[in-house]
Amino acid sequence: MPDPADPRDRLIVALDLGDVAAAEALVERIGDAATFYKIGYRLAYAGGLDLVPKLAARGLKVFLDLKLHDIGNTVEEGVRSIAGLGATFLTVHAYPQTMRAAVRGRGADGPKILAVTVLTSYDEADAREAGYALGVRDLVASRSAQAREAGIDGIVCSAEEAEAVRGVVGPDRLIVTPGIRPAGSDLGDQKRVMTPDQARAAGIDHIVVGRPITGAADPAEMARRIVAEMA
Ligand SMILES: O=C(O)c1cc(=O)[nH]c(=O)n1[C@@H]1O[C@H](COP(=O)(O)O)[C@@H](O)[C@H]1O
Repeated sequence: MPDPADPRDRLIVALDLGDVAAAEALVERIGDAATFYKIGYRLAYAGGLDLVPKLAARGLKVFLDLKLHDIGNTVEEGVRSIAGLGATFLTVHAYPQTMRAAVRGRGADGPKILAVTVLTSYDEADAREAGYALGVRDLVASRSAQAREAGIDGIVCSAEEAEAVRGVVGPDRLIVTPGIRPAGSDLGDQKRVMTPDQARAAGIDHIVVGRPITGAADPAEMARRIVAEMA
């Protein structure tokens, strides 16, 4: 479980790399500068699921970002299959059926389930293009309320919405925010973005940072800088 007393646990480093050996090498390089890693599509589909118990056995925390979304039975059984891997967090998309199924599949010892509300690469035009009648902020708020009703453990949103989401989900659910860029970093495809200190001030529990760390000349130094910025 994350340790609220360890400021490093606020940073989740996204291991968005194409092979397990490269990911393991990056974890070594980062050393004690980070304690929490995310394994998403790119690494998971390249054999990275095996890395979950390996990192967990070393006392590192793992966010397994599979963003599940399917019929309820498939989600529930899928979460049950994942539950024994030792991940701390697992993502699903914030659709009511999906969230209720994930909570059923999680059981007592499974990972905390995080619901991805509106991807941080979406702005208003992207949400309209995808067919949503609500604007991004309203959609995030409505999905956060549905997540609370479904018994979800935490919300993934942009730090721009963190304060509003806190008002909806209360103090006990987690708020985890990707779309984080230290000042001066390239935005890439992220559109709803904040700096680490802005996110912290907005009341987030954890930030997710990928390319600014994985692409840094010194990833450990960048991770330390980001953690210090949130102190
Ligand atoms: O669920 C996520 O982690 C996620 C949700 C979201 O809305 N936006 C988002 O960027 N992410 C993930 O967070 C990471 C962000 O990576 P960078 O943009 O490289 O910092 C990627 O692994 C994304 O898959």
